Amino acid sequence: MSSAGENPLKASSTPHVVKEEVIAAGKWIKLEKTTYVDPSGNTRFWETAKRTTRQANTIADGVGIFALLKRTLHKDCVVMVKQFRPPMGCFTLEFPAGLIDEDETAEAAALRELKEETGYKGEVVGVTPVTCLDPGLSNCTTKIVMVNINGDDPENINPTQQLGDGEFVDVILLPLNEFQSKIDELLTKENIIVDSKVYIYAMGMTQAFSKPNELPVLKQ
Ligand SMILES: Nc1nc(=O)[nH]c2c1ncn2[C@H]1C[C@H](O)[C@@H](COP(=O)(O)OP(=O)(O)O)O1
Repeated sequence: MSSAGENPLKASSTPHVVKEEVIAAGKWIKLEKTTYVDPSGNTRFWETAKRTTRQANTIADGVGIFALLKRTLHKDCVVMVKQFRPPMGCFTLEFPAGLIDEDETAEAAALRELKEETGYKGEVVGVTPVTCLDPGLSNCTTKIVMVNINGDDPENINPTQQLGDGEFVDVILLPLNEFQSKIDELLTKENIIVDSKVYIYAMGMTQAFSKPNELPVLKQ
């Protein structure tokens, strides 16, 4: 971040973007120089990454899918995907995810991506508001769609992925009630990076499962 025309006497103002100039563009990503006014009224610049795929009336760039596989006589499992991510240079552990197609709802995109990446047919049970992914870097947004999978449905007994050219996705099922410890086990065994959304969810589940009735104690 750099400042242009800093003036300590300026009155505070509503921060806003003034100008966006493309510095470099590829097929999928572009880099922009964003000129904006900060809360002190000073004009500043920011380097911003954007997806080129965003549609004019888009809801969000993509969806992440929290998919819970429910089967008789089995623990409920979270459906996870492991794949080599070129920007990271390593494998990652993520919720299934993908970009929303033109004129597609987040819910429809979630069910389509879940089927493609994992082979499972799901049912939407909830959806988050639009959420940002890395706002210091990019304007990228996602909606997380909660999906239940009936694992007893014959369609879900032997799920078959529908992967496109260049897509290589391993499906990993992790029991919900041991979500964090199973992730930790995977991380110690393999050179793999976990998505922050996944890990914070896992920490939340640990709290919910292990300390539901703990009373808050005032620290001395
Ligand atoms: N930043 C990207 N660079 C690429 O070279 N290709 C990219 C980028 N982002 C998406 N894609 C390609 C890869 C797939 O062919 C399509 C669709 O990806 P999708 O499955 O919707 O999303 P991810 O799961 O996040 O890859 O776009």
